[in-house]
Formats: sequence, C-alpha cells, structure tokens
Amino acid sequence: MSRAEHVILECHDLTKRYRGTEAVASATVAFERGAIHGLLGANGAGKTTLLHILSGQIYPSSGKCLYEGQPIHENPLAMSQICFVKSDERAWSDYKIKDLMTFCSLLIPTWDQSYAEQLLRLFHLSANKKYKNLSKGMQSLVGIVKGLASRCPVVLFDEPTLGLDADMRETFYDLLIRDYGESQRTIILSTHLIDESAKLFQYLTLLEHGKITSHLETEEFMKQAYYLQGNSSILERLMPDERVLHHERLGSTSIVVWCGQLEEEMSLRQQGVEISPVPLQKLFVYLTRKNKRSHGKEELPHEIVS
Ligand SMILES: Nc1ncnc2c1ncn2[C@@H]1O[C@H](COP(=O)(O)OP(=O)(O)OP(=O)(O)O)[C@@H](O)[C@H]1O
Repeated sequence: MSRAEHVILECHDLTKRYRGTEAVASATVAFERGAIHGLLGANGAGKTTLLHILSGQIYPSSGKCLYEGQPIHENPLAMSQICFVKSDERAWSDYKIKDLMTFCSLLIPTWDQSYAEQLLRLFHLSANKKYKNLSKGMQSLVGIVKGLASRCPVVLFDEPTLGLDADMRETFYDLLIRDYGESQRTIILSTHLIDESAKLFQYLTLLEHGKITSHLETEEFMKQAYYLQGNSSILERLMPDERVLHHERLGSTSIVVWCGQLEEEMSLRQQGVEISPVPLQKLFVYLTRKNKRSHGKEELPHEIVS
C-alpha cells in the first residue's frame, strides 16, 4: 500500500498560538486510513485545538494540514467529509434537536436521517427539546448522533462521553465498534477515560504541551513500559535509573515501572521477578509524568515506599 493510500489526514509542523500560549507546537503526525485513533493528552495539552484545526474550523498559525494530500482549509471536499463532534456545541444552544438534525442533513452529504432517528429513540432524546435544556450527558448523546449518523469518512470526536453514565458509555463504544466494522471509517477520538476506551483504538497519539510525543499502533505503544514485581533487594539493584518511571515498595516486595528495553529480562525472570504489561491509563500517567520531570515540572512524588 502506498503512503497516500495508507494516510488520510496529516499535519506537518503545525503550530497554533494564542496570545501567550502555544496550544499546538510544531505537531507532525499522519493518521492512518480506516482506523480508530485515540488522542490522549493531559488537560490543556492541545487536543481540542488540534481537532479544531484538523476539521478546518480554525486556522493554524503556521504549518500544513492535509486531507487526502490536499490542504484542509477552504477545501469543500474536506469540509463535507470530515465531521467534527465538539465536546461543547455552544452554537446549538437555542435549537431543538429536530432542527439540529435538519441542519446536519443539509450540511452533511452522507447524512443518514433514518439512523439518526433510530439513535434518538435509542437514547430517549425527544426531538422537540432544546439543546440548552438537555443535561450534559444528553448533549453528549446528541453529538454522538451527529458523529455516527454523519456516515462521514472521517469523524473527529472530542471527549464524546462527557457526562455519560457507564451504561451509555458502553452503548456508545458498542455502536462505534459496530459502525466501524461496517464502514471502516477513520475515527479520531480524544478522551480522558483511557482504560475503558482502550479496546477501541488501533493507534494511539500522545500530545504533550502541544507536541506529538508518540503516534504508534496500540500494541507498540503498550510495549513502552512494563511492571516488574519481585523481591525488593533484586529490583532495587536496577535503581537509580531514568528508565524507572515509578517505584512502589511494600515490605520486601517492590513494583517497578520500567520504560524501554530491558536487557536483564531473562535474568530477572530467573530470579522470580514477574514482568507484566502496564494498563494504558497508568502508562499514560507515567509517561506524561516522565516528560514533566524532564521539563522540570514534576510536582507529585513518583516513588511510594511503605
Ligand atoms: N481560544 C483560545 N484562546 C486562548 N487560549 C486558548 C484558546 N483555546 C485553547 N487555548 C489554550 O490552549 C491550550 C490547549 O487547550 P486545548 O483546549 O486544546 O487543550 P485540551 O488538550 O483539549 O484540554 P482538556 O483536556 O482540558 O480539554 C490551553 O492552554 C488553553 O488554555
């Protein structure tokens, strides 16, 4: 497969500056076609800003942003094929759900009205209710209806599950997986609910202080660090080492989070050390703390000894 066939959306050296803030800072990333991408980042990392630029709704200060190899901005094809579901649709406030569905049907060429109606029934959303009178969770559900019924080749979801209860979140994940199975759309989804949505993602993109610090297949992303659990006297020999992201000691047993190549793997296993994967949410926390430390911003202790 050529690069053009493989990549649908890309940005090169993308920067967005607001007065005094670099929300996106020289971001370069290529999003693979027909995959569900997880966009991860701490509060203020620049996820919403990046999604806004990728949807063509705001301009970058510098850099390039391409859809199917063509600039996204002022490109009617890109505008009609990329659907952006914001976490906060302020412009929708005064409209009834049925009016919003009509706007979507007029603006989105691939809009599937009968699927939209089916989803509204499933979510118990009354078409006559005004958006501003809905609870936060119900507003998120309207956004989900827009994203799924758009049937657009690219759907960008910014924190789509904000305010949703656990049952509704699972319903959304199931619908997304079913829809993806049928259409192989490209989806980019930002979320702070990392562990529960991890099963959705084929690729993970980590954004830190406006920079893309990794973009990897989920399997590769997960290989960045491991838990080592075993006798403290054995594991403490590994320290100090900058590859130790976290250390917990419980009596004579220690748990170490090790980032990167582990040369001593065989010998540690022979000494009874258990090596296991770090769940995605924890991995995200350790990686972002590591980078904060390297930026001199670490505030929380990363070593717990009891
Ligand atoms: N319109 C704006 N004017 C000024 N600063 C902005 C604007 N939009 C975003 N920013 C700033 O840019 C940075 C990135 O914000 P952004 O909303 O993109 O982050 P985020 O990763 O989506 O955060 P969160 O997870 O908290 O929603 C923040 O420092 C934010 O204050």
